[in-house]
Amino acid sequence: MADIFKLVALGIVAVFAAMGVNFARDLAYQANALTVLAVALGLFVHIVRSMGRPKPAPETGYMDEVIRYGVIATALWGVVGFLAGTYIAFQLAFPDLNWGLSYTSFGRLRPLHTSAVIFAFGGNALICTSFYVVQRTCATRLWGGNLAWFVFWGFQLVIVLGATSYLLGGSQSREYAELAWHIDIWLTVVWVAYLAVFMGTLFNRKERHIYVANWFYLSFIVTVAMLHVVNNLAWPVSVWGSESYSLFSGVQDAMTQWWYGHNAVGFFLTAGFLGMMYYFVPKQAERPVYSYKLSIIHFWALIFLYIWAGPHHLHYTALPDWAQTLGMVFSIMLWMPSWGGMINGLMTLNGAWDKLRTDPVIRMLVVSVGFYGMSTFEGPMMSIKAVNSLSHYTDWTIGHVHSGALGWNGMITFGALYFLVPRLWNRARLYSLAMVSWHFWLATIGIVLYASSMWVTGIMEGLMWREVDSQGFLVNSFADTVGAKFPMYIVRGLGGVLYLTGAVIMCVNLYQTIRGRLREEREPLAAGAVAAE
Ligand code: HEM
Ligand code: HEM
Ligand SMILES: [Cu+2]
Repeated sequence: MADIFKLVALGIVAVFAAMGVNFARDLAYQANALTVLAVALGLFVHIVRSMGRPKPAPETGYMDEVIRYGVIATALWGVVGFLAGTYIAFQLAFPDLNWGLSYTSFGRLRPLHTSAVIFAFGGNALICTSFYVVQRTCATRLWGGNLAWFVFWGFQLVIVLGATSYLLGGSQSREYAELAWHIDIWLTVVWVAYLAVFMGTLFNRKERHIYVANWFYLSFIVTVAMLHVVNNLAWPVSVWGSESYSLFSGVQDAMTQWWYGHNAVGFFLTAGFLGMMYYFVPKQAERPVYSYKLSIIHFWALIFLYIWAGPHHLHYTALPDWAQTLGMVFSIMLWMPSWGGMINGLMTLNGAWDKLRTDPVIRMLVVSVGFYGMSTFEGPMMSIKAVNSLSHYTDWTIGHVHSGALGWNGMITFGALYFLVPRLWNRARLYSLAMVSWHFWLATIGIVLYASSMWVTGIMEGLMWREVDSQGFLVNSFADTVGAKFPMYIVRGLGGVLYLTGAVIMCVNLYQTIRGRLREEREPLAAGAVAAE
């Protein structure tokens, strides 16, 4: 019976998608409609063919297959996103790489990069690790049967629709929320399903206590739902086109955008990843969390303070002065709960510091937490209006972003993947720890090149823009600053190449691990062995 309903629903979707292909007002929408049509027809045929066949007995135990898919998706999207990042980094140094085509222009590849790394790489990492963690810490199977599969595939569809749309010129021009209105609606459906799976599993838990990692994951899922819906309130120009108009205007629109943008950092790139930290760092170090009390205090302080700090993105704009000051003050206060998290992560290694020498996976996790501490010191400092008057609009911001993104989000995800793959595929250990070491050093040097080159260009261009002669005239033209940055843009690009190379090495290592290969190494089992769970 359920199959009939599914077929009817898919049939309706297919008809609408076919109409979309026909009536589309823009190429991006047409490509999206075509994709949806193909997916709906594919699923339709799949269901028809499997009808009447005996259904396999429902599985019990942890639901791990969807997590295996998530791990693979994370690694692959990571490489795609880093490749796009490296490419646009070289575009900024060599504009010829735009090829004179709209499809390959910086303006379209940049949102492709940001969405690929934040949502495809980071999002898949968060979804698959949260599914892993919530089952283990609640001692129960994921709630909702195949709903977890719907979340996984639904999210991949969002990514594919978004990527094709950006390349073909569909964008609503809101940073980190470029998705056109129709993809936003689909993402909302997927996200509500994600919330249902997570909450359902929490309700079914066999443990009385809800482990702190789940609090962080839950706050991430709930807040992102709220941010996404409010920031994307918009009225489409036509149901058959990508274009829409925001319900907000002027400075309210800007504030809504940065309330979203800042809290996307706070809840997507921070709270969710702290959930990851609170599970994988203690597990890999085989030590309890340093202070459970601290974890609870900094959780509540963090989620309370983050929400107010958005105006630091709008210093010296038309936003009322009091709101800018409010954003600044809350940002400075944010330093404390952020470092609460860092201290808790680092101090969990108390008594296990020697592992830094022997276990490259722990090294990755520790460096990640270190970068988290660094970027959450830099951020509050950049929120101070006097500092921001220098840093804003410069590459300093870009450097800040990437020490958080490459250092904290990237490294902790790599650590989690190295932890998960041998366990999910029942392997004794990773294929090669030496390759993890290589990945670690390539990524770390890559980040250092990226961050330091951006500090140099950022502060340099900020100072050059300010420089006035004795008559009060500006000394430098904008083009002067662009020219002066050229050598550092090469350094940043090389940093990207190193970071990308490390990620490719990781993919090879994970692939060989999945195939069950073990590389002969001098001290193979010292650290990477999977402890009996
Ligand atoms: C190989 C690694 C990477 C390279 C080479 C790279 C390069 C770049 C470049 C060139 C830009 C545009 C900067 C500009 O407009 O001046 C950019 C923007 C951005 N990237 Fe990356 N990226 C990398 C990895 C990542 C990762 C892993 C993340 C997140 C998890 C990330 C998040 C962002 C964000 C949020 C922006 C927009 C920054 C802003 O508007 O202030 N990137 N990246
Ligand atoms: C206490 C924590 C933090 C504070 C107070 C903070 C503050 C700031 C400030 C003041 C800016 C510059 C705004 C501007 O001049 O336009 C900024 C930009 C940014 N930060 Fe942070 N930051 C923090 C942590 C982080 C972390 C951990 C990450 C990444 C994982 C991150 C990602 C970003 C991004 C993506 C932007 C660029 C936004 C854009 O213009 O596109 N921040 N942050
Ligand atoms: Cu912010």
